[in-house]
Amino acid sequence: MQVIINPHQENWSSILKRPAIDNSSLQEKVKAVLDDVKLNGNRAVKKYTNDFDKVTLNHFAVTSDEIEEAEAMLSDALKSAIKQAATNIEAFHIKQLSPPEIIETMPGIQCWRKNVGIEKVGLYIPGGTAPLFSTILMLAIPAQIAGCKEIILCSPPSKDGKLNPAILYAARITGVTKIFKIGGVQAIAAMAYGTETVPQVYKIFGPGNQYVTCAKQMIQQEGIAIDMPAGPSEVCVWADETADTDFIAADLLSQAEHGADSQVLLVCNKETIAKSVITAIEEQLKKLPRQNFAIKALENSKIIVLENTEDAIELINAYAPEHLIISCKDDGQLAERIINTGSVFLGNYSPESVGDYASGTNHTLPTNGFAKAYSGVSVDSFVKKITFQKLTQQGLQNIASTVVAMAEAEGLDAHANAVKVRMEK
Ligand SMILES: NC(=O)c1ccc[n+]([C@@H]2O[C@H](COP(=O)([O-])OP(=O)(O)OC[C@H]3O[C@@H](n4cnc5c(N)ncnc54)[C@H](O)[C@@H]3O)[C@@H](O)[C@H]2O)c1
Ligand SMILES: N[C@H](CO)Cc1c[nH]c[nH+]1
Ligand SMILES: [Zn+2]
Repeated sequence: MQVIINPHQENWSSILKRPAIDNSSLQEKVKAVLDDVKLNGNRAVKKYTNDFDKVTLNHFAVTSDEIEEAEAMLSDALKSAIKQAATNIEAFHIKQLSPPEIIETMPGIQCWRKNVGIEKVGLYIPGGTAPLFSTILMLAIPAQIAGCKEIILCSPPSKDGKLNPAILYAARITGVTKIFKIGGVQAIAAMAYGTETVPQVYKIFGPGNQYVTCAKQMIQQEGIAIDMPAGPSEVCVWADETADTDFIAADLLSQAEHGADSQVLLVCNKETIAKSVITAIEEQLKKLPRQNFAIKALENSKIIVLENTEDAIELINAYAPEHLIISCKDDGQLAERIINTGSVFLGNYSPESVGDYASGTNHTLPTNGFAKAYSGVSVDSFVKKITFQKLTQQGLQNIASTVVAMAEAEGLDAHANAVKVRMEK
């Protein structure tokens, strides 16, 4: 990890760059797959599953026998861990739905807003290098709470043509209605356009690698909604001398192990912290089975020493990390100053892994600086908010002159007339 000490502000944007992706050839590649699936349905899905996942499948839908078989294969300990996580995630998300409240804006004018679950949603569960079954809890639980009727799920098959049993178990307990063994761009295309077996959905959720993220952004241009661009995982740890450098190293490695394209950042106020974290990373890396991914990700990662707290706040807000861990003395006060991030973890005992799995918050979060404008997934992401109004005759009378004046000033006489005709009768 490169250590940069008190960088000048004019260099921040180049220091904070995410790992570069060659978007031009990526978009071409992704478009070819999207177009093929749109035109040829299952036949194209089969071809790309063969090409990219190295398995030939004639049927993509998971059967109920496969789900039962998967459940029997899981240990009781893992099943109860998944259930505990699901309970916490449900408890946190259920409070996000507020019942409709009728507001009387003027006498006789009542307005209200109702949440309606998006009828058909598609969940993408990454599985290229790790079966991220925890992501099912993060997506299907809020979808259920929102009242979505059809919740379909796609995830890449392994070379033996199966999905990880924990994926099937998590999907079953969270009410997913159909599961398909399809990954990558072909999965996004199948859910966006529909195929002979995969139903078309109205909104697609879930993180994924650069191909998946690019496909989601491209189908969005065709009118299918997406949650957000959630790409390679990232974490920023902000630490002072009260932090434990072994904990910092472990937190940085926890996201670096996701993939070579992940990025982690340490912002600290002393060079000694940087040195000690590097030593701890070297020690911990040796024991990690996914050290190859982590080593690559660390090559794209930085340690920035900033002695001035105001500078640190400004830099973190400019970077807009997916996750921010604040291991500083005044964590609560400092957290108040953070305006651009997906999710914040305060103090020495809040590792990001707990949010990834089980504390209750959602782990599908905006990466790549999108936290400047996007929020993470929540129940809100799965609902449309429909507004309603009902006016009495007196209510219309009370607002008539306002609407007529505005409509006439816009030169829209028919608008004005829709009010006048009622007043004159
Ligand atoms: N931001 C978040 O909330 C969040 C949450 C979890 C995971 N993630 C990220 O999701 C990503 C998961 O990536 P992954 O690769 O393990 O799984 P993935 O399921 O996203 O991608 C695997 C698929 O990519 C496709 N693919 C592979 N090589 C290809 C190629 N050369 N051309 C076209 N398609 C190709 C294949 O079809 C394969 O099925 C990681 O980067 C991780 O950091 C992000
Ligand atoms: N850290 C990921 C989000 O960036 C989520 C995840 C799933 N499993 C482990 N981690
Ligand atoms: Zn993670």
